[in-house]
Amino acid sequence: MSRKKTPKTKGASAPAASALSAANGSRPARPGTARPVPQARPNGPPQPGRPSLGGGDFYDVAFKVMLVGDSGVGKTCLLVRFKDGAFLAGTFISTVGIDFRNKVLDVDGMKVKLQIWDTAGQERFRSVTHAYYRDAHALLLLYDVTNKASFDNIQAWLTETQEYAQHDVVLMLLGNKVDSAQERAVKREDGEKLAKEYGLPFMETSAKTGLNVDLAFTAIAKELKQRSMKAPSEPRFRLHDYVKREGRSASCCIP
Ligand SMILES: Nc1nc2c(ncn2[C@@H]2O[C@H](COP(=O)(O)OP(=O)(O)OP(=O)(O)O)[C@@H](O)[C@H]2O)c(=O)[nH]1
Ligand SMILES: [Mg+2]
Repeated sequence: MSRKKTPKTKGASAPAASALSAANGSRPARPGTARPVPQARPNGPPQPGRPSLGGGDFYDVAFKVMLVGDSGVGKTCLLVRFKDGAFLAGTFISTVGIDFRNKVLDVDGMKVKLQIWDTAGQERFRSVTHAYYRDAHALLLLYDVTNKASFDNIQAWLTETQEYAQHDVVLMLLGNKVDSAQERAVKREDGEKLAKEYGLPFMETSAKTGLNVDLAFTAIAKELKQRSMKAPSEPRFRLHDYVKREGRSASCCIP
């Protein structure tokens, strides 16, 4: 994943998407290089997949998901946790431009490929990332519960979303780093309040422990899959209810 060494600064970047490639699971040829926007395609219809044979990167349907939020909130770590089940501890290496990872999930018997775009939170890459919003089917808005500025900036990220993303994009608010209980600067209730104000599903996560990470992406995959089906045979999936029901609180999982 394209990363560049940058000294860690909290809340340093207040804020002011793509045809899915054929199911080859590849990543950008030159990591760290912002790719030109692939042939743009509206986010409406999901990309039909290669026949699902049950293995590798085959899928039935594919969607693009974007991670956005201030630099340092944990976007890259969240993605790495979801994709590889590992935590990137140690020196903070800030993402340069934009990068992506693919993951195929089994959602109620259907193979759903998420192409997850990890954006740079730093202001200087903003013009690069803007170009990707319009093809995103879903956006995960992240703040860091130990960094109040990153929470305050969520409103500005929402403004960006309204400006650059499709009107029907699926949104979710995530408060990351809940494992750092001692350093918490944003109360869970404040996250819930903001989410309610904007009608967003909300969870607190930890890329470090994995709390609610799979759940966040699975919930998005379920919602997108349901939306893509013309006449769903299953009962309507309710993203807010699912996240509320399945989300675990940080206190539940402290060893
Ligand atoms: N304790 C804790 N630290 C985390 C967590 N997630 C990320 N970090 C740390 O926070 C720092 C920033 O994480 P990144 O994932 O690189 O942040 P980012 O949002 O991708 O930052 P940019 O690429 O600059 O936009 C790193 O030092 C991580 O180890 C978490 O859940 N808990
Ligand atoms: Mg990053």
